[in-house]
Amino acid sequence: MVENNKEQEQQHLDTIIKQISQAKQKLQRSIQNAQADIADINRTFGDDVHIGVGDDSISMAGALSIHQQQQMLAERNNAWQRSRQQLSVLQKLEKNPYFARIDFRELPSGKPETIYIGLASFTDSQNHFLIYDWRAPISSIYYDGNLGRVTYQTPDGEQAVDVFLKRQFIIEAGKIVSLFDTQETIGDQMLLTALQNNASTKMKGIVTTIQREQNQIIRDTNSDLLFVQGAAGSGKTSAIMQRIAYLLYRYRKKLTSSQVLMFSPNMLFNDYVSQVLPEMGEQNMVQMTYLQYVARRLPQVQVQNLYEQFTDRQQHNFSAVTKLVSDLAFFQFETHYAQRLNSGGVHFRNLYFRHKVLISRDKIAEIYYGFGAQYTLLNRIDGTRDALMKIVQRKVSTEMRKKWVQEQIQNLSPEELQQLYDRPDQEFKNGDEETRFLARKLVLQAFKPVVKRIRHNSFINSAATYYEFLKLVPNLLNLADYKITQVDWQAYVQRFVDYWNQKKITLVDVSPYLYLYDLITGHHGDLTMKFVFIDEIQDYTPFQLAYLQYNFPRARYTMLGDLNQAILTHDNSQTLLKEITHLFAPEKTRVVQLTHSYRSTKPITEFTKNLLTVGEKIIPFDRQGDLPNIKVAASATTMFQETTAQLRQNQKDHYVTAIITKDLAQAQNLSQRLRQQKVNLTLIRSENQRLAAGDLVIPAYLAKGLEFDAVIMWNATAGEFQPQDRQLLYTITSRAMHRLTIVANQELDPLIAAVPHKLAQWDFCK
Ligand SMILES: Nc1ncnc2c1ncn2[C@@H]1O[C@H](COP(=O)(O)OP(=O)(O)OP(=O)(O)O)[C@@H](O)[C@H]1O
Repeated sequence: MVENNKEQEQQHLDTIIKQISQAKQKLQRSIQNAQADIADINRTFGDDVHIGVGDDSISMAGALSIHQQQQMLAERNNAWQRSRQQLSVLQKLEKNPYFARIDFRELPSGKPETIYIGLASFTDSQNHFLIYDWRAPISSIYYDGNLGRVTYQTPDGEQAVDVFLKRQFIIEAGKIVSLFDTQETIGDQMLLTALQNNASTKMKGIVTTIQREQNQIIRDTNSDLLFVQGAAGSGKTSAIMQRIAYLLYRYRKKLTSSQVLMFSPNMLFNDYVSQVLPEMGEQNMVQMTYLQYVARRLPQVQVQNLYEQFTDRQQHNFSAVTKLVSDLAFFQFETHYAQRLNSGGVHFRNLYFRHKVLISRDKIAEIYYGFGAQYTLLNRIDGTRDALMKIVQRKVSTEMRKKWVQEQIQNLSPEELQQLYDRPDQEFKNGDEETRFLARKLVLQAFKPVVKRIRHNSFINSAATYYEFLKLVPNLLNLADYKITQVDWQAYVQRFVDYWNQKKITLVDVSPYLYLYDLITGHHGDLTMKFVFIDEIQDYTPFQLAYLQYNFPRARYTMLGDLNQAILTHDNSQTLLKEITHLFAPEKTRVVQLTHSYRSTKPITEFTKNLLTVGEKIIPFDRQGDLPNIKVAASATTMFQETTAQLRQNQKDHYVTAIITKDLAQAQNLSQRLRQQKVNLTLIRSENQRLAAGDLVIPAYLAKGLEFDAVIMWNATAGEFQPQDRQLLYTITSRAMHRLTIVANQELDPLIAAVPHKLAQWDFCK
């Protein structure tokens, strides 16, 4: 029966591939034609286009033909681009046209229909759909329902259908390798096949096996905040990548990839996910890290990077203060504080011209605070800018009479003179008029940097303003409520000053610092951004999230995270969700919990979830594999030898290994030792690197969001990790897909030792 089906399906597949191939050839011809057209236009107009050399102007006929040519070229170019995109889609479809078939009948009285679902739509010459895009409304019945009555959303509302066949295909190079008829949403067999694959340096798409709970996330179009909490490996990142592809399809005339922004945990991760959208025929969204986002606004100052942030947290100096400054309450407090700035507290800088004070900071303060009490901060800054511009304008005529101007005029070369004139043949009544003209030009030119500083609000001394704010905090807030002493607070403020003097700022300070500046200047952020995605949300503070929302006020947010993996902000991770939901209307907020974990084999997931105490519910996917192996070595040398032996074993089994260390220092140290032993591994020491293929040594904070065939957790020795590092241990171990090894020297870390013994294979190595 199955064989029979397979034969019939192969015949159907062959006819579809034939049609795709014909469409491809047609498209190739039209691309060639478009190319020829473009060359033609260039040739035809080439001679006509005449740019006058003598008088430096463009002849009318020339201007017209340039315009015509540009227009025609743009049209042809667009057509050419579109065709090229279509061609790349067809090339993909030709190899693998679809992955599912659904037979159904529209209720109440439709006729039976059969549809095929693939990576993109494909129609015949009469516009009949031979393949439906996986994102088309009808395709959702493949992901959402079982057999029988299923509903799906159409542009005109809900439609019910009766589904009587769901068939899945694995097709390779135009041949059906296997097919399954399934009762459930997506048959486990297909998912198992997908999950057994080896890890790669680039994340793969999951359209053929999207799970029902993931589909809810992908197709959500109602929420302003979609908050997804999911265990390690539950497909959060996969789901957002598919969601972006879905949104680009669903809003295809209204949404471009430049209006979708993704904040990712580090740049290594950007590289990791960079292929998912292009493989689905879409362009990548804008991607950056929070650090990049804030650092861009402070080019003169060095914002603490991921590594410094991680080691800073480990030192734990200011945990109570950090908690306060990172809190949503502090964001609101700062918003409130800004009102006070209407009557004092903003500091200014002198405006200099030719190394002398042109407008003093006192004068600027006098202007700024000279406006009436009814002025808002925004009116105040606008008014101050106008007033400063007027002062500069008034200074032009006095400046024109200064000696330096006269000297410059006398020293002007003929070329420089030409550049100052409005026209080459400019005439003047007399020498005086010419001198006045030139003097004005020179002074205006010299004032340009001052004007720029005024326009950019550089006359505000934001560091001093922020410093005063910090100093006032103890008078306005009861620090004892936050378990902070005066001494702690002062030390914190002093650190800000010390850092600032070295042109540095911590990641904790940078958001409140920028926010205060934005409140003063009325900086509104980006109104065009429509969707903002934040991955690994647990590493953000509520303050940062509120600040992002302030910066992208019109966007809808998808936030994804695993509160069990908060390696940078674990103090407040559990309250994070509660705090974030305050930022959005409850009826526009949706919280989705992903409970199934797909990345790792069942034994690995069972083990890692036992590292957590208050873990969210985690259900392992039933994929078999070895128990995690814990090797407690008798000495540091043995630990190293066991590591290299395991590495070789993994290589033999065709598993790519990542050795994950607690921090960068250990990673560097280990990789050096390995190199001495001629073991070939890439050390990932910075997020600016690319993820190389092959075995790696990588510190934990850079392994976020990534996955590897095999993981060796290096040096899980008692005393290396702190009790608060539980989540870090979970992040490290949950990176493993197929094999997990943990090595320790003499005594194992107590958090790992507390996992039930039967969940691992224990070796004590001499
Ligand atoms: N529906 C699915 N079909 C096939 N593979 C899936 C599916 N969902 C998840 N996976 C696979 O599971 C692995 C983990 O997915 P992903 O990295 O998206 O999870 P995550 O929740 O972001 O994990 P973490 O929080 O640990 O970084 C990936 O290899 C992904 O391809």
